[in-house]
Formats: sequence, C-alpha cells, structure tokens
Amino acid sequence: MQTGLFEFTTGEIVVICYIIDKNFHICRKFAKMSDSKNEEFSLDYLQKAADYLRNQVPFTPKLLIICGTGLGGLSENLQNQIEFNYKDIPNFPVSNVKGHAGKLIFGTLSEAKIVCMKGRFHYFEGYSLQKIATPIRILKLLGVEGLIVTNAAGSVNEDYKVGDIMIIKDHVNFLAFGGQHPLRGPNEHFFGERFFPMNRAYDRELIRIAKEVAEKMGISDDYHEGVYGLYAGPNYETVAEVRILKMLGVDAAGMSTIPEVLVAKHCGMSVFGFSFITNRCIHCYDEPDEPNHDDVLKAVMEKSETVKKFVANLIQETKQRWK
Ligand SMILES: O=P(O)(O)O[C@H]1O[C@H](CO)[C@@H](O)[C@H]1O
Ligand SMILES: Nc1nc2[nH]cnc2c(=O)[nH]1
Repeated sequence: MQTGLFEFTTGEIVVICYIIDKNFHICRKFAKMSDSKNEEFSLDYLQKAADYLRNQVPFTPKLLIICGTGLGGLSENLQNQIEFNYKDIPNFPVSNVKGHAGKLIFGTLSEAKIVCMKGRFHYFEGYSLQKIATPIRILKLLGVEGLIVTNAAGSVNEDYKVGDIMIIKDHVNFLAFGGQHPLRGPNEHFFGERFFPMNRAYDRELIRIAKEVAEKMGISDDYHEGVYGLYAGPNYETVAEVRILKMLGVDAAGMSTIPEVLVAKHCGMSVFGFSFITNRCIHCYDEPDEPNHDDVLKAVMEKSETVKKFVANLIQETKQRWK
C-alpha cells in the first residue's frame, strides 16, 4: 500500500497499528497515574483519622506543635493529656527515626487547646511529601488554626553556635526547584486554593512576640531570625553543598519542616517555626569534626528546659488565639 512517502504491506500496517495502539494504552496508563487523585491525601481518606480522634477528644484543639528531633519534651508542658500512638490512628503514618516517639498528645496549656505531634515524618524515610503532611490536614479537620513547627538543624551561618534557637523568618525549599511538592496533583479545594502565596508564610506577629519572649528570658545572645533550607538527607551536607547553601542565603539546614509548613499555609493556618541548632555545618575540608545524629540528640537534651520554657512562654503570650 502507498501511504504518502512510505510503502507498507498489510502485515506491516497491522504491526504499526499494534505498536501505536500499545503505546496509546501505555501513555493513557501514565497519564492516568499522574492525573489520579492522591487518595491518601484526599478529604475522604483523612476524615477517617479525624473522626477517630474527634470521638475521643473532648475539646477542639486550636494549636498544633510539631516536635523536632529530641524535642518531644515540649509535650510535657501540657495538662490533662490524652495520648494516642500513631499506629492506632486509622490512616495515620508511623515514624521511624530515633528521637521521634510516634505519639499524638492532646492537652491544655495556659487555657490554650493544644495537640502535640511527638514525632514527625521525613522524606528520607521514604514517605511521599503528601504522606509527611497528612497529619496537618487531619488536624485541620479537627479544628486546628495554628502551627508551631520545630526542628533540629545544622548552622550554615557561622555566627550561630550549637544550642542557639533560630526563629524561622523564611525558607528555601530545594525540593520544589526540582518540581517536588506535597500539593502537586489535583487541588483539594476543601482545604485551600490551587495557587497560594508564601512571601509572608511565617506569621510576623508571632515572630515579634517570640523575640520579646526570648528577650524577657535573657537569651538575647542565643537566638536569631534566619532562613531554613531543606536538604533531603539522609546524609549531612558535603563541604561544597554547605558553601552553596551559604551563598544562597540559608542560615540553617535540616531535612524536614517545609512540607508541613506548605500544607499548613495552603489550608489557612498561622505558622511559627524555629530550628534548634544542634551542630555546625562544616565549611572547610581541614575540619576533623563530622556531624552525627547522637550529637544532634545530645545537643537538644542539654538545652531542652530552655526550649520548653520558650515554647510555654510563647503560648502564654498568645493564648487568646488558641482558646
Ligand atoms: O528535622 P528534625 O526532624 O528535627 O530532625 C533533623 O535531625 C535529623 C538529623 O540528625 C534529621 O531528621 C533532621 O531533619
Ligand atoms: N541537613 C541537615 N540536617 C540536620 N539536622 C541536624 N543537623 C543537620 C545538618 O547539619 N544538616
């Protein structure tokens, strides 16, 4: 058969049609996969966890605190605690990192109604960015309006020292530069708009109050306001990577926080965050020091009382918002 430039036999046409048809099906399959609604991030799926918790907690939590590595002690501030293991909550992820207990704790502090995540989820554990952020949506369904997010981080800024607190004024989401985002995929309008701003992501009023709290506590030499950068991990940065982070304006590097903040902002929560500086990022090939997770945990333990007090005082000063 003559078809324009080419001549085909009937047999060849059958083979070509077969290949086109097969490719069409494969393409459709991929299109379906990337277009498919992420069921585990959908309202229906998350409602199950929210219903389970709502049936057992006699108040509406207004503030969520996510405890970073070793910072689980922040939940000790709470009175009238009601505790759940992540593994017992339907459709809730489980955490696998040392220093993250895997418990959800409800309670009150200075009349504020709080829920504390003692243990978070990380991208390096193999979770999708959406799975990492599912607790935010579940707790939004329960009534949460504000987020205090904490983490352990290495200092890129050479003026910072181990034991300092860095109030997060902004972040750099290195994963987003590669097109990875917890909100990629169809937008769940129930939670928020498709496109949303992040230039005022970290609540300026909460930052102002937190700085006042730190001043009153007499730790003005031990806190900073800076930029958090998400490096996926699980390795700590190479020297060249630390130098790049510095050039790009990052003050502290960690492996968490940003997925939760993005999803919290998308669903309209106020966000306050801080990094606890557990180690210095190494800028120089001659330095014999190497960061390691045991030292990260040790650094947090040494200052845990100060950090607990800082959070308790911040809640005391802002309690009207979380009643
Ligand atoms: O961000 P959090 O969970 O506080 O922990 C930080 O500390 C761990 C590395 O020591 C990593 O998990 C990093 O993200
Ligand atoms: N990426 C990163 N995460 C950390 N978490 C605690 N310390 C560090 C660090 O130095 N780098």
